[in-house]
Amino acid sequence: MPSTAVKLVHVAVGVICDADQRILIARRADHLHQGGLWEFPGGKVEAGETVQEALVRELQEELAIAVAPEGCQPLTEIHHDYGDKAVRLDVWWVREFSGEPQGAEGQPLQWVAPHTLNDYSFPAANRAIIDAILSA
Ligand SMILES: Nc1nc2c([nH]c(=O)n2[C@H]2C[C@H](O)[C@@H](COP(=O)(O)OP(=O)(O)OP(=O)(O)O)O2)c(=O)[nH]1
Ligand SMILES: [Mg+2]
Repeated sequence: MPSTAVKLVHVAVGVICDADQRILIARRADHLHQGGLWEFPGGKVEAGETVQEALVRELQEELAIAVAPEGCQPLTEIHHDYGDKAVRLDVWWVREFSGEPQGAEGQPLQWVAPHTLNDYSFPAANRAIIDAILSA
């Protein structure tokens, strides 16, 4: 059956901020959608999960840190159509967590000052996330 509908993916995204106000970014593996670019850690919301539950689970899986759902605050929501895939990015501040983030899936991590975020290559949807961070 012909269809022009693209898959819509709901993603929980964490802007993780440390005590020095630096932000954690991770490099997406080359084989993934938007691979090779930097991202804010996170992943798809699964059926039956709240966005906060997905965020806590993804940050545990990807970074091996423990985040309490109540330690996260909403930052912004971005809708973006990549053509092959449309995403709804539910973006949250994460300022309280325990453990030191590690690239649990082998992904490079970097702590960066907010004003240097524009020096890194991100997926197109992240333009609006970075704007929201810089105007917060
Ligand atoms: N995590 C994350 N995803 C982003 C960002 N910007 C952006 O366009 N995306 C897109 C890329 C992907 O199409 C989608 C996230 O999917 P994902 O591959 O990270 O999902 P996931 O962690 O659940 O991975 P998997 O279970 O499919 O392996 O959102 C971002 O800053 N962080
Ligand atoms: Mg992910």
